[in-house]
Amino acid sequence: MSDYGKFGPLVGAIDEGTSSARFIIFKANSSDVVALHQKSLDQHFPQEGWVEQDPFAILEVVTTCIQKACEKLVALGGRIKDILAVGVTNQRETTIVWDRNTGQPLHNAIVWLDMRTTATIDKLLDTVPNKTRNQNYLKPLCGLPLSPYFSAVKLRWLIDNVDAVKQAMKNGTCCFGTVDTWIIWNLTGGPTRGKHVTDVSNASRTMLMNIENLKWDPLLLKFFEINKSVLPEIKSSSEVYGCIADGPLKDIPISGCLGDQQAALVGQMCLQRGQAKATYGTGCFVLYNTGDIRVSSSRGLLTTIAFQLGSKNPPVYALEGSVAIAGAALGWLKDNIGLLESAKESKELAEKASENGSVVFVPAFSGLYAPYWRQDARGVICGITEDTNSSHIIKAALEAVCFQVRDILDAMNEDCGIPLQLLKSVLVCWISWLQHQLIVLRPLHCM
Ligand SMILES: Nc1ncnc2c1ncn2[C@@H]1O[C@H](COP(=O)(O)OP(=O)(O)O)[C@@H](O)[C@H]1O
Ligand SMILES: O=P(O)(O)OC[C@H](O)CO
Repeated sequence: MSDYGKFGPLVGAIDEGTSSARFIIFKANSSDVVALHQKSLDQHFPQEGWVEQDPFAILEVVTTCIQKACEKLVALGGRIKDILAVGVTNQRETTIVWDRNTGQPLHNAIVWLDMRTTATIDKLLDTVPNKTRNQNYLKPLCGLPLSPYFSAVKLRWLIDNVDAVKQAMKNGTCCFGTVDTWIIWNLTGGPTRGKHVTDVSNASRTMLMNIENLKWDPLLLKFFEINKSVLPEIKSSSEVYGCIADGPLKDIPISGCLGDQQAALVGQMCLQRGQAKATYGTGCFVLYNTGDIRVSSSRGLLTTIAFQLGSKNPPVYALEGSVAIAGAALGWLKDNIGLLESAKESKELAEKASENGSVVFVPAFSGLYAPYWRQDARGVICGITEDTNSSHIIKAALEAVCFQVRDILDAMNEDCGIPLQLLKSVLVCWISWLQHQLIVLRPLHCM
């Protein structure tokens, strides 16, 4: 007789993204979803170019999703005790600082899209040896260019500008974490016994981890003047970090942690060198599994850790093309301009656009990421004539996502020397027809 209830053994996945969080309960060893709950998460824009989230609101959406998905599981006749383990995946780079004694955040989370550190980057570029102001100076160590995107620059800004952070640094009570770290620390007990950890994939987005030895790097810490004592312990992506301290999942181990884009690579089974995926959410991210090779891009792509499945296994690397604004362009047309009532209706409305429109939309709200890395770029809509209507603008927003992905695929093909053979996409329905037009024209197998 099986020891399990009607669904057999189960696993839970916390997915905390920029726009929403989900908790999904899967049948173990399969992609069958038994129960799921999703809740949206607000962003705040206190000044032009600033993007913040409330760390407690991040926790609240996660715990609500856990609670509701567990209720759905029970309503279906399933048993919470059959959930054997929980994994965490998260929006990357978003930076949170808190007091380890009280658990109180010392500032709102600075979201990956935030551009407030443009001046910090400028100052840091002045410190690059030989006055070269080379944006790629640290790339051999961490795989990343100097950009407001990454956590170290956001942490530097917090230390320089927020009194509570300065004080906690002095008192030795300041904790830094990306969203995975904040969630795991809180779920495993917070101030009393929370585990202050991150995984290699998230750590590889801070600009503080050496991507060869997977340790916090003294030269990087010195460059950003960051004290190692505030940083979490770096773990592999698959091991038990601790057990959940409270709530419906009490005592269940957290045994997996991956940045959301790396998790999508694993979820799409791109486990072999040469396989790639594109995932569309707030942004869009193409990751290409390069196996044990750290490909150094000359075309603006990032070298990043894809995953490390257990502390005894070597890491797998990826080349990444990051697009900051994908679904967020539709969100902007809905919330700021009022052209859409929901992002969902964009496909139908875009299909109404007559062929003779030539509107171009560059949604560079947070500068342009790969392959350009222009923090000074800003959004533009052009090609408007008296025939232009809302459908043309919506269509141009969808096309903008595809053109950005196309730029990245071209850069990847040039960097890798061989055309990409397999690209798996997590497609929201809206993008598939455009992706077909713009990408399938090339020798790519899109799934
Ligand atoms: N059907 C759709 N068509 C177009 N855009 C969509 C659709 N559904 C969601 N979006 C956009 O995708 C983003 C949300 O996707 P989600 O997977 O929740 O993102 P994240 O993982 O970044 O939290 C929002 O920016 C929203 O505007
Ligand atoms: O919120 P998403 O799904 O667009 O992902 C955000 C990325 O992890 C940022 O690097």
